[in-house]
Amino acid sequence: MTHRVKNIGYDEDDLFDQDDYVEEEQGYSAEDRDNFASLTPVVRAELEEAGVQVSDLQIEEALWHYYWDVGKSVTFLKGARKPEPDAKKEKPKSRFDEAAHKYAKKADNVHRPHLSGVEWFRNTPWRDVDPENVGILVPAPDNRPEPRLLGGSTKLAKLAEERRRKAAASQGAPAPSTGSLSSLDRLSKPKDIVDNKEPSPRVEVKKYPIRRKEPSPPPQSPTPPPVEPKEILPDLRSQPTAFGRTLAVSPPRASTISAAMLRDILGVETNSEPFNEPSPDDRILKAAAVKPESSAAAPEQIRVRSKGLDVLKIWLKDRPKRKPSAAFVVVGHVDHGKSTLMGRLLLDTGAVTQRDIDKYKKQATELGKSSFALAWVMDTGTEERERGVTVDIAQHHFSTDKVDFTILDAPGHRDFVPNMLGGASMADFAVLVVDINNLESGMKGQTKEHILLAKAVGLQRIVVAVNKLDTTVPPWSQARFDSVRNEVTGSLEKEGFDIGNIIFVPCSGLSGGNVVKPLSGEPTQQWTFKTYTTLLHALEQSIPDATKQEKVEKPFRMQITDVFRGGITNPLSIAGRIASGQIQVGDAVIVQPSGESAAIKAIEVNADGRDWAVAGELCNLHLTDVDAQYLHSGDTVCDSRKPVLVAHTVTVDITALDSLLPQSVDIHIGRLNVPGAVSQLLFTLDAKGEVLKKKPRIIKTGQRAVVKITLETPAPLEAGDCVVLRAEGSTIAAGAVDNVNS
Ligand SMILES: Nc1nc2c(ncn2[C@@H]2O[C@H](COP(=O)(O)OP(=O)(O)OP(=O)(O)O)[C@@H](O)[C@H]2O)c(=O)[nH]1
Repeated sequence: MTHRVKNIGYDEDDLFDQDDYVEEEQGYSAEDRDNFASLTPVVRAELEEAGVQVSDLQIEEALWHYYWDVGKSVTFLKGARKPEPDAKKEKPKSRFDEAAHKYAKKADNVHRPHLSGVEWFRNTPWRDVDPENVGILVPAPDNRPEPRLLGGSTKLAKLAEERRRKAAASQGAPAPSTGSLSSLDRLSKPKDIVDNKEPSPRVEVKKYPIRRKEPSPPPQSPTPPPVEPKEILPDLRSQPTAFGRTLAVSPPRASTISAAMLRDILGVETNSEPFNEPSPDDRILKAAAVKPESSAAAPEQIRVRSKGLDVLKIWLKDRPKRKPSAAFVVVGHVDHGKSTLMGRLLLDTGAVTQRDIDKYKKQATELGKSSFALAWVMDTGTEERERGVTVDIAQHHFSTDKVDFTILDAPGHRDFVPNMLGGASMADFAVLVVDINNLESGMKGQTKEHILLAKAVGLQRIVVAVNKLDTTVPPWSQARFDSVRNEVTGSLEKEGFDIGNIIFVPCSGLSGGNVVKPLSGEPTQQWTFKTYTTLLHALEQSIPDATKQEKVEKPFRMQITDVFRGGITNPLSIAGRIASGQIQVGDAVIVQPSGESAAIKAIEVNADGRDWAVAGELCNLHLTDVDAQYLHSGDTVCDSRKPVLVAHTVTVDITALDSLLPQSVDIHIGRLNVPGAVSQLLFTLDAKGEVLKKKPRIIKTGQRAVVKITLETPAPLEAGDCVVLRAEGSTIAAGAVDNVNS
C-alpha cells in the first residue's frame, strides 16, 4: 500500500473533532481543487461523447465520491442523468409550475440526484453477492399513529372530541387545540415533539479525509435528558488527618484593597486585580510559543494502559526468526527514471498487479503521458502526475523470500532537495538511478548533489542502477555502460563511498530488463547477467547489518516525517523511523520542541499492527492525549523521562562544499528544516581532526571546519545528528553536530 509522506499543515480549522464533521462544499483542500480542475474536463468530455449533460458540481460530487476515479464517475453520471424530455412536447406550464420546476432543478444541482437502489449501487464491488446471501427487504411496520377521532368530520366525532377536552381540563392538562390552530402549532414544532415521541438520535456523519470547515456548534438536543436520580453511596473514606486538612483547605483569600482605596493612597489609577492578566513574561513565552520548563514532566493523564512488555527481551528472542527488513531511498537527477524503475520493481515482484498498471496507463494516456504509467505507481499526487515530476517522498512496501523492503522514492528536481533529504535520513542504503544517455546533465545537477547528500546523511551503501539501457545504440551497449560506470565510481569515491559498498546494475525500468528477471536477449547482451546482477539481487545484497542491542537500549527518539489522520479510530498519527530505543503501546512520550506530552495508542510496522517497535524500524504511531497543533514534520518524539534537548545554538563539524563565511543558512536535519546562521567560524581541521587554524575568516571549498550555528527557531538536536547547510538553493556544507547549547 502506498503511503505518501507529506507534512499535513494542520490549520486552525482542521483541528475540530471528527464527530463534528459535516461535509461542506467550501471545504476542499488545494489538492482537491487541483484534482477537480484536472479531472472535471476529462469526465465532461466522456459524458458529452455519450450525449449526457451534467453540471460541474455534479461531476465534482461524483469525483469526490469515487476518490477521483474518472471511469466510475462517468458510469455513475451516465446512469444518473437521463436525457431531458423534449421541451417542445411539454404542455405549457402555469407560472406556479414553472417556479416549482425551477426550484426543483436548483435543488437537483445541489443535492445528489435521486436514484433507485439498483442504480445507486451500480459500481460498488460488493454488489455481486451470491443469491443465497442476498437480503430480502421486509416492509417496515406501519408507524403511523392508530386511527382515532380527530374531530371535525361527524357529529359523533365532535362529541367525542368535546368529551376528551373536558376530561383533560378536569385533570389540569391543557386542552388539545383543534382545527387550523393545531396544524400551525404542529408546523412550528420539531416532528418528534409533534408525534410525542422521544427525539430520534442524530446520525453523525463521520469522514476520513481531511476537509476544512468551521467547527460546528455542538448539537442541541430538543428536550433535555431526564436527570437520573443519584444513588447515594455510603462514604467509605476515612476522615482526613489534621495535617491533611491543613494541606487541603484553600488558603484564606488575602484581604483585598479596593481600587478606590489604592487610588486614594497612591494618588494614581491602579488595577485592583493585577494577576488576572498575563504577566510580561507570560506574553513573551506565548509569543515565542516556547513551553515553560515544566514541559519535560510526564503527562498528567494517560488514557491508554501500558502493556508492560519487556520489549528488549521480546526483540532479542524474536530476532533470529524475524525476516530482515530494509529501507532504501531512490535518488538521482530528474527524469532519469527513478519512479518508473520502482513501478517496474513493484510490478515484477507482485506488489502491484498488471490490472493496476493498465488502469494507470489508461489514465496517463488521457493526460497524454502514457510513458509514465509505471511511474504513477509511486507518483500519486495530482501535481506529480500532471507535471510528470516527483514532488514528495513516496513510500511503498514489497517483500521477497529473504527481505521486507520499504522504498522511499525521492524527488529528483533541485527544488525538492529538502524532501529528498527527509527520505534519505530514513533509509538504510541508497539506489542511485542514472540515465545512461544523460550522465553529463546529471553530474552537473542532482546526480552529483544526491551522491553528496546521501553520504552527508550517513548512508554507507549504494546501488547504482544504470537505467534506460534499451535506448543506447546498439541497445544494451556494454561500452557505454563501462564509461558511465567509471565516471560514477570516481564521483562516489570522491565523496567517501567505499568501493566494496557499491554495486552497479545495468537495467531498463521501462522494459523490465535486469530489474527482477535477468535480461533474456541476444548473446551480445548476456554480459548484463554474466558480469552483473539484477537490481533485486543487488538490493538483497545491500541490506544493513542487524540493529545493535546498544541502539535499542538507548532512550527513545523518532523524528516525525509525517503527521496525518491514520483513520477514524486513530485521528492523529505520525510516521517516522525510530532512531534509537524502543516504544510500546501505552508509553508516554514528549514531543519536542513543543514539550507536549502524548501517549501511544497503537503502533503499525510495515502496515501491520504491533504492540511494540524498536530502533531501525519505520513505523506509524497513533497518538492520544495530545493536540495536533503540537506535532509537525521534523519534530522529535522522545522518551518522557529522557527528552531530547531543544537547541538554540550548536557547534557542527562540517566539510565545506562551497566557500563559507558567517552567513545566513538553511539548516536541514533529516526532515527538519530551520533557518539560522553560521554565527562563528571556530577553527579549521586537517583530515585527522587536528586543529589547523583558529578563528579563520573564511572556510574554503573542501575544507573541514568546526562552526557555531545559531538557530532562528529552537530545534530538538543531539550530538551526532547529521546536518546539511544550504543557501540560495544549493548545498554549501554537510557534517554532524558536535555540541548542543540549549
Ligand atoms: N526508454 C526508456 N524510458 C524510460 C525508462 N525509464 C524511464 N523512462 C522514461 O523517462 C521518463 C521519466 O521517468 P520517471 O520515472 O518519471 O523519472 P524520475 O526520475 O522518477 O523523475 P522525477 O521523479 O521527477 O525526478 C518517462 O517518460 C519514462 O517513461 C527506461 O528504462 N527506458
